[in-house]
Amino acid sequence: MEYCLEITNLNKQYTNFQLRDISFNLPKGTIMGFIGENGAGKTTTIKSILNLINIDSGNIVFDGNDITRDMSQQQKEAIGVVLDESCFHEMLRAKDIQKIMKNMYKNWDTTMFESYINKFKIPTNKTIKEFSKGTKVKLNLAVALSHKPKLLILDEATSGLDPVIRNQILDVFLDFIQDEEHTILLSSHITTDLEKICDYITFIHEGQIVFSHTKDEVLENYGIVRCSNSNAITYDSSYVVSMKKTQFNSSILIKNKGRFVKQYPTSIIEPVTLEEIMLFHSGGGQSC
Ligand SMILES: Nc1ncnc2c1ncn2[C@@H]1O[C@H](COP(=O)(O)OP(=O)(O)OP(=O)(O)O)[C@@H](O)[C@H]1O
Repeated sequence: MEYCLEITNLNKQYTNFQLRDISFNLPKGTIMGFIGENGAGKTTTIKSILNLINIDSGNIVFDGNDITRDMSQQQKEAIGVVLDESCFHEMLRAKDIQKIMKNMYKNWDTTMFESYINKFKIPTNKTIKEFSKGTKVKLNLAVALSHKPKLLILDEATSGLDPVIRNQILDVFLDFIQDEEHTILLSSHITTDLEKICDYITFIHEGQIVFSHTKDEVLENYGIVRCSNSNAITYDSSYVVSMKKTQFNSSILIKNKGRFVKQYPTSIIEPVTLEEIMLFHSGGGQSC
């Protein structure tokens, strides 16, 4: 398999937080959802990839080349970035941005930018200050796509947008990866969006990777067992990720669902969503 991004043993220490041995690989031509609760370390990981912060140790390879701590201009241009805040001066208009970007990026595609401006209905005569949040995100996305990156990285870019705009943007992501040279890393709290479009899911919790697998593997591997509290304690603890108890009943997030079913054939296992996996891991249940 060819990888767009390979991250190995990335470490970064802040006073009250540590990214610990972050490792995951992002296959070319796919979309990876990067999930985790607030403060889990998603932005710190993304900033490390983009060389926006100094890491303590680890290795980052983009498109076969080591970019740990240093990136060429060509490599920077091959990564499109959309953050949750606008990075442009509020008094600029879309047409001003077009002029600036044309000089900044070798591969800037004027026609592509104009087609996104039309598609996203971005006003050309208004300043960014007058844009809604959704329009600002769409402008950032139009810019990121118009310098023709190989990798698009989005950090919580679609949070706070309504479902109509989010769906429109998800369609653009799906179009983008039609070309198998294009890849997306997408951090988002909106796990239902990720379930719709992602091929891979990487889950970070308290600065460590819990898993990085295909979405189908994740949804196949986990399940929720609902049972009485007395039954709950009979299950082999190696399956139990986390448990929520009421006075009489328990809900248990279990892993290795295939083996669990063989060992406990009469148990009823409900399918799980990415949101439930996150909630159970992130304190929504009692960890086991
Ligand atoms: N420059 C910094 N100095 C010290 N601590 C920092 C710094 N930047 C981030 N942190 C801490 O690192 C932790 C992880 O933050 P990060 O922004 O990576 O999380 P996140 O998963 O992106 O969260 P969110 O979903 O809220 O954006 C947090 O506890 C944050 O306070």
